[in-house]
Amino acid sequence: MISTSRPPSVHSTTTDAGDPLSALLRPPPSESETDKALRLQREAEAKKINDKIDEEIKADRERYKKSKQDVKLLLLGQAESGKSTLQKQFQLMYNPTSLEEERLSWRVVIYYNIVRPILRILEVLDAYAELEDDEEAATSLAQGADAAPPRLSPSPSPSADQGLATLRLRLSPLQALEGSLAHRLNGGVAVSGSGKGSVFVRSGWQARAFGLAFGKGRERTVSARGRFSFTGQRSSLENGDKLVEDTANVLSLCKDDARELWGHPMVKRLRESRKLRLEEWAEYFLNNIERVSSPGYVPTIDDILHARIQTMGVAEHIFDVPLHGRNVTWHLYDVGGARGQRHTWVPYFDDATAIIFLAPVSAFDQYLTEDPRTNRVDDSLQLFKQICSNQLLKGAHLVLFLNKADVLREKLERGVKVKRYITSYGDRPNEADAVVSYFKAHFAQVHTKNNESKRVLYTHLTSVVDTKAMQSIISNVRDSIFRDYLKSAALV
Ligand SMILES: Nc1nc2c(ncn2[C@@H]2O[C@H](COP(=O)(O)OP(=O)(O)OP(=O)(O)O)[C@@H](O)[C@H]2O)c(=O)[nH]1
Ligand SMILES: [Mg+2]
Repeated sequence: MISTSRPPSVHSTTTDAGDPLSALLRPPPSESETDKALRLQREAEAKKINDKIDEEIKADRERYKKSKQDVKLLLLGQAESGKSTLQKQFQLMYNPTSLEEERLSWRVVIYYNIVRPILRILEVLDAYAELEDDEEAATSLAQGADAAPPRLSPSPSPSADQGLATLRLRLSPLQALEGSLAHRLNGGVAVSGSGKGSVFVRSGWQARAFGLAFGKGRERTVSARGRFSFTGQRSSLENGDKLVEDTANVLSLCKDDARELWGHPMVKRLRESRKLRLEEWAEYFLNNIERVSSPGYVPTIDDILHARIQTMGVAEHIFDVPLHGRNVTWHLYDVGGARGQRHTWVPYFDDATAIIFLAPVSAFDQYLTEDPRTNRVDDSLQLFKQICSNQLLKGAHLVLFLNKADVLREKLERGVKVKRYITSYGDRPNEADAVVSYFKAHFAQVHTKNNESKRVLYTHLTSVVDTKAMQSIISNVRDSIFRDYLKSAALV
């Protein structure tokens, strides 16, 4: 609590002859009737302002008192771990109409998510066309720095080469759109270390990007320093946005070529040999290219859950969660997980009720975009250690999501070997259950070694894009957070 002092009210009727302030405020003895009327009017206005300030202070105090009873939930984890996707699942559960209203506005992200991998495939194909000239460059472009280069035979035949050249030509209009879509999404802000082709947004991007007016809403973009820089309601977009409509038109014209490229034997071979690696969202949208590129496309909820856009700073989402017949306000903080974003988390630590830490277990064969020498699972473990041992967070309820279980299963089925990337994995079976147990044991060990306050760690194996499974996991997490919440309320 802070104590404040304000000047005494000008309406004061105290007449202490010895008080210099009272003497100053007293009307002059020669005051005319007109002057008196003016003075009284001024005093009445000043009183009105004064009363309003008093009311605001009272309301602020009430809000502060009430917000101390709110649940504050932080979603933490490295970039691409699934925090924003989990936030969408919370939104679906506790404020479903708002996600429904946003459907059209996600087109720009999804179009970017589809245009970018098509161009990436073309880049990799280009590099292989020059394979004989410069094999090394092609290998590093296709794989990033992390995988050993299995040999690939060149194009199957001259006619296949010819076919690819035609596809490349037909798909070239997408090139001009990529930059415009990225510019639209990140509002012209370039973030260093965001990786090739990444775009960052802060929440409320739909409205900022399209210059829409805002109504009242329950979402705030929170800047790195200040807590609220913006309050707005995510709104559905007008249909008339030119860039989005242009992209829709170009995509619908290129649809068959894009589908042909995606199914091309050369592309299949590059994927099988892992010389071409695409992220899970790119594969999802390319597998749905027919639907997504059709005229009049409106994203489904599943599409929105698969859409990828990096979070910048911290976004606060507010919703009510019922508890024994009353509503408790939850503040969910969705943070940017890239290394350059992590310093923005700290101001939210001191009053956090709970943390959900997301660690993507599928990422054993991936490296950080911000630091290509660091394995992603290793980064998750290091980050988890920092979170477990942070003094400001020691009272927070702790939940761990071992996420992207579906992607892990699919990778292992394709024959990707864990021990090739995590040498300590040794000769354990290359199967999902064994891999999950291995990673789970490592996270549990980090927790045990950094658990001064003896708090419990609640662990779930998740695929946060799976809405049905997430509904029951979120209910379970909500109940365990509320159990701790009620216990601590009883102690106050
Ligand atoms: N298949 C699958 N995709 C997932 C899963 N979790 C997240 N994704 C996808 O992975 C991508 C990244 O997820 P985000 O939720 O944007 O990641 P984030 O943690 O918010 O990342 P930053 O904002 O950069 O910190 C999105 O395209 C998601 O749809 C999962 O369990 N399974
Ligand atoms: Mg995010």
